[in-house]
Amino acid sequence: MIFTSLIAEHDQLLKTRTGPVPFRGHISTVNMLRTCVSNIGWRMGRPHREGLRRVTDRGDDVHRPASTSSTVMGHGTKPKTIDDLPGPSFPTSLYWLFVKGYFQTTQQMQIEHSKIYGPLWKSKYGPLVVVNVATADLIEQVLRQEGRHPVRTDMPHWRTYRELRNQAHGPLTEMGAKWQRIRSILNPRMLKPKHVSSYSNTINEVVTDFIHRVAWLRETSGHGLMVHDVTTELYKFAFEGICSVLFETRMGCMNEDVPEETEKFILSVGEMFQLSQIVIIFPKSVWPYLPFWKRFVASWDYLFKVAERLVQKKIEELQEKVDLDQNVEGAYLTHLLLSEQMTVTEILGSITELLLAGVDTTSNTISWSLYHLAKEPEIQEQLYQEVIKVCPGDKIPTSDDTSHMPYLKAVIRETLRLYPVVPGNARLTVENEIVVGDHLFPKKTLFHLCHYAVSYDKNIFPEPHAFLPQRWLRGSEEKAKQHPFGSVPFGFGIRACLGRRVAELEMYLLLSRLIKHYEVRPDPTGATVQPITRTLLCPAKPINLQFVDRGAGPQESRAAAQHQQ
Ligand code: HEM
Repeated sequence: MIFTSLIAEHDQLLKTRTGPVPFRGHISTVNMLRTCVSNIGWRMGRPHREGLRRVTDRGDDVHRPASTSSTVMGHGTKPKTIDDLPGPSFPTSLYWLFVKGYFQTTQQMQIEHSKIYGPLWKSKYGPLVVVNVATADLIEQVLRQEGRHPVRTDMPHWRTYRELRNQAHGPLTEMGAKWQRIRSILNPRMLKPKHVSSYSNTINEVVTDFIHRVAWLRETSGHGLMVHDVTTELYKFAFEGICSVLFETRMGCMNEDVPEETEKFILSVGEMFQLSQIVIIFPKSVWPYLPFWKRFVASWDYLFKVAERLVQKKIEELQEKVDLDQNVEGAYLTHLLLSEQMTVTEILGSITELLLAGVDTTSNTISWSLYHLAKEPEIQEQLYQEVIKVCPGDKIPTSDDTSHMPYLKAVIRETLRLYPVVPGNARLTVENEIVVGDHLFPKKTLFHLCHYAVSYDKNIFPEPHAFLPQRWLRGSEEKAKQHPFGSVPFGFGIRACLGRRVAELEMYLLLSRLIKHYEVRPDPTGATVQPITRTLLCPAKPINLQFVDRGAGPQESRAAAQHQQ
């Protein structure tokens, strides 16, 4: 019986993980300061061979982009190499990070450095050399040459944790053919439109509860109007949302008293991301002696512990149904368990990574959307008009409805341009030497793709600092001229975001209903909030907003309540 063997495997797993945890660190030459690289925790790309011509004059495979404008190498021209690139030395990098204070605003450092060094430069972090790429053309060239198994950095701190605890890698941390196998199993029910739209009702239930929570927060602690620190509230929404999709389980995050486990899970995600960019500064050999290494490990422990409890619960539920001869159907995790393509350990590795990827990403994005909509009432009104036109009266938007809301999508698109959750992505060339611009780079070159800098390139996005959703509308003059690699917030190709479709569905349903229900107004103190980078881009301080009921509110509340029953 499948579940009996799964439970046996799970028990065995628990046994192997008890007792003292050995540290198997060893001195690594490349674990010096990698602060910029810590922003590269998330990578993108796809193997794309069109437009590339293969040359074998050096005996190796070399991919040369054939038609992009930045490529100036002609026949017989000796390519420049990494040695010819300008860029800050190791001490200069340290100076920028810790004296000039860019450690938490590395996204802004991309812009400053590209002004000084041009679109392609190298940064040194001890023995590690990173090639920074800061135009849409050059980013396209890197991504189109990434090979069959695109690789991010080796992420030694995340991988070391898994070795320590004997845990499996998930899609975020796995590499090579093993990564490809995991993605082929996880992809269909995360990315295929028919599966994703089937999560619509479940997510809408969470949205309904969030709308009620906003009302409750306003009444209890906001003098009837204000919700303080909207982002923290949205973390709860996002955790509840992803849990409902993966486990078909409600976690109680929208209750007046949020369960301790949920609060702790969300804090652990934040702490893990924050400590990631500190741990990576130090050589691996000293990690066990760092006070925050213990906290880093403890954060991961907690993430895995919660995921394990939820997986275990689902296994028991399914076993019970099988014992009672009942039909065992269900959504994401049920499908993974039933399909028997992965072991429980592998499922746990993937589920933990999906959970952690699902919390800070959508929530930060919605926070910034609301922040701008509050500041720009005309844009908010245009969105409101679109939502009530597609869903008049009590009608609750569904996945199908959002496909008739281009302005809603443009608002999210523009938010992700101004605040890309992953401000700097990366690629490590593993399969071939590649040509980028007029430079030839050897295998194992680490490219840092400066998406944040490119998102603010005024040649691609006129008035780059303005929040202008209309630039994303089909038919607009600007849209027609946009570079396809100007803003790629979910990445590109086979290593692109696994949760993209679910994230978009969550954001569309939540934002459309919040705006239908409430008029959002800014913090009357006039506070402005800037982004910082803690591996992911997030607000530097709490975003406080006022939520004013619109006329249609009570009906929608009733419809929402009925919908929930
Ligand atoms: C606004 C929301 C989100 C944004 C902007 C975003 C962005 C990204 C980006 C840029 C990457 C890197 C892609 C690459 O390396 O090529 C990524 C990877 C990933 N994302 Fe998301 N993400 C979001 C939400 C989510 C959600 C909700 C989930 C989980 C359901 C998720 C799961 C993942 C996973 C598992 C990966 C690793 C994929 C791989 O390496 O194969 N993401 N995301």
